[in-house]
Amino acid sequence: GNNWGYGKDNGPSLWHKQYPTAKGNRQSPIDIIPQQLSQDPGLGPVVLNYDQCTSINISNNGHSVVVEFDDSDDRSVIRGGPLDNPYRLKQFHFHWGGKGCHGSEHTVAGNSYASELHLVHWNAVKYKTYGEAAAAPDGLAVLGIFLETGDDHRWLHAITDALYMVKFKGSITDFKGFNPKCLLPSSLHYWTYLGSLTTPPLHESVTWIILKEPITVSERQLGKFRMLLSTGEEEDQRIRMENNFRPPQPLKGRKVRSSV
Ligand SMILES: NS(=O)(=O)c1ccc(S(=O)(=O)NCc2cccs2)s1
Ligand SMILES: [Zn+2]
Repeated sequence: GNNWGYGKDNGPSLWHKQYPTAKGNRQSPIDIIPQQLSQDPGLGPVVLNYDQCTSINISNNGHSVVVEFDDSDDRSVIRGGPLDNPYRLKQFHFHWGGKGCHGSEHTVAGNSYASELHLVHWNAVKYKTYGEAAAAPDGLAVLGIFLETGDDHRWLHAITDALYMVKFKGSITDFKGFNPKCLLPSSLHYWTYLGSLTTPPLHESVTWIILKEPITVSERQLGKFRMLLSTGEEEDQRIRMENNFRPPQPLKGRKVRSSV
């Protein structure tokens, strides 16, 4: 069923009833404790080949705002780092808080950021479809980027200016010519660990690559995300889309590695 959400009666603490994987051994997000990490010289740099990427649309799925890409060939991939294959960019989306409070999913030494951007990639070398990859232990690679508040982000405007077009759950509109390279911080130093999707179906199929350096966006820009609704145009009740983040999950003995 798809009635899960982030509210009191359908939120993360209840997801396990319908998605038992919620209590699995490689759940995400996690709290990253940098001083407990070993730097792994065997970990090379991650390489992002996004120059030929083709964005298609932007949509509101009731849980986040999603920009989808053409993933019919290897035109935009992430490779290197902990990955044995190139993984194709499929979509990116965000998680954020309520006014003034934090909304990232991963935390760093117990501290959360205002928001977190996820770029979702899948292993098209080993799997025929995204859905098949999303259920396989080495099927997905998600690049996580923290957002902190400060000055305006010059390129995020392209996204925040389109949000009014996808205010309601189920709305979708064209969104062509957007290259997410403009949302990357200057350093690609990262932490990596084996985890899961942070929303139902919570498949334990994600190699997480979390960039250490956050990007800066303004409170005004973040405020536009909070204008989005998790309810459809036809519904009487209007529920704002905010605090759409899952809290950190037990590490259960997993190793988190750090790029040098
Ligand atoms: N926050 S996150 O990056 O861990 C994601 C959560 C859900 C994502 S998805 O919509 O891309 N796939 C979800 C699937 C649907 C059907 C089979 S898998 S990505
Ligand atoms: Zn996400």
